[in-house]
Amino acid sequence: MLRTYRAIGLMSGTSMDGIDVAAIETDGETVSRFGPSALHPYAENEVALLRAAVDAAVGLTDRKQRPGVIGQAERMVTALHAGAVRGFLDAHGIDPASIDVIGFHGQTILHRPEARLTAQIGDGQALADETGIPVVYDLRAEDVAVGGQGAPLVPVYHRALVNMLDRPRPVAVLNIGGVANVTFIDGAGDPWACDTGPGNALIDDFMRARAGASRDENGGAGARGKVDDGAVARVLAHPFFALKPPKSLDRNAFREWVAEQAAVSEMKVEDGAATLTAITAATIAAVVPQLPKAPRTWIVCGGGASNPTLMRMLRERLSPASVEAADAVGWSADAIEAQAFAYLAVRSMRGLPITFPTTTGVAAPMTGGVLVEPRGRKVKKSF
Ligand SMILES: Nc1ncnc2c1ncn2[C@@H]1O[C@H](COP(=O)(O)OP(=O)(O)OP(=O)(O)O)[C@@H](O)[C@H]1O
Ligand SMILES: CC(=O)N[C@H]1[C@@H]2OC[C@@H](O2)[C@@H](O)[C@@H]1O[C@H](C)C(=O)O
Repeated sequence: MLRTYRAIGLMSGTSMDGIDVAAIETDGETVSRFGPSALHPYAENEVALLRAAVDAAVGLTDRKQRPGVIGQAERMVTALHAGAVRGFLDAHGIDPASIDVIGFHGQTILHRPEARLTAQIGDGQALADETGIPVVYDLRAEDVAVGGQGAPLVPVYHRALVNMLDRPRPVAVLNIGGVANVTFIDGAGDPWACDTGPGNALIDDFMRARAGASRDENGGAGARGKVDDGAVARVLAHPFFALKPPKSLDRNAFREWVAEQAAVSEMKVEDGAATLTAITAATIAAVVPQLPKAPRTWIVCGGGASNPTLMRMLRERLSPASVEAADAVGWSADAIEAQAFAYLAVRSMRGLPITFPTTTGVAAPMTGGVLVEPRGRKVKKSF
């Protein structure tokens, strides 16, 4: 039997709401125990620095460059992650020596796989030194370097979760973060996956600009507004939605297209929120014809599962399939991505594949990630 590892995963997603932290026990195949999880929220000034780094990264041609504000943001990201780990261990009375590895995603500041460029800021070595725990980081780089999409990475973890669940297949696991992505699981083969389009990013940006709020709390504004169906149809005409998987997106990929096609800035706040929520639901539903079969079960995770207006619109568009929030099937919607990076770190240590031809478009299943030990010593992957 394979050894079980205690791993912590850290994810700072595209919506920049904070650092998700979660602990699991796994051998890299099955999950034997789900530990605690937490969100370490970013303060407004921290979000501002992250946004500045994303803006500054537009012109980067080398993923290792850290000019100006990007370097500043990276130091902050590393320090905040180290603080988040310490706080998490303290809060749950976990001895750092009992943790085998940390899976560290970092913050994506640039993702242009077509140019073989993806950049996640966060210094894995410094995090290992700060916490005294081995760290696996830079999990997207190898995939992108050989021509893969570098995202999504979570599907192999979704497969592990679905294998523990009794639901009619095919099952689609939908993650609605800043961007939305789906994993399709039918038989025992490799998972299928792709990004579907915008997640919460359009709604969040609109609420920030128009209502001074970071999101449409519980879908309240969207529930009161009227959907502009013409705007939804115009947005769906973008060629991305007709592309076959694998395909992945930058968080801001649709910002201008939606602004032009949907003209939400001219709408009342409620109507704009309703229309953007409908656009998000419609672009997710548009992936169904691109999948090998229509899923019978959808399980929704990520922050979007907490928006009841979005969930209602998804149910309408995905019917007759069942649409359940991840929490309703016993998973922790908010913790799945962080758990996934814990799982991916263990797979990386064991040299198991983390991406597949059907998830990122690589030629053959491949592993990824860089393992570093505390005190600056790079170690061989010999687990
Ligand atoms: N109660 C709520 N009401 C409305 N929206 C919510 C609620 N809770 C979370 N969200 C949405 O979920 C978002 C956060 O989602 P999540 O943490 O899954 O994103 P992420 O992990 O940062 O992104 P990604 O998966 O793209 O990297 C928030 O920005 C918000 O839009
Ligand atoms: C490049 C990057 O950071 N992509 C994120 C983003 O946020 C959601 C979607 O776009 C997904 O492709 C990915 O994250 C998840 C965790 C993944 O790789 O599975």
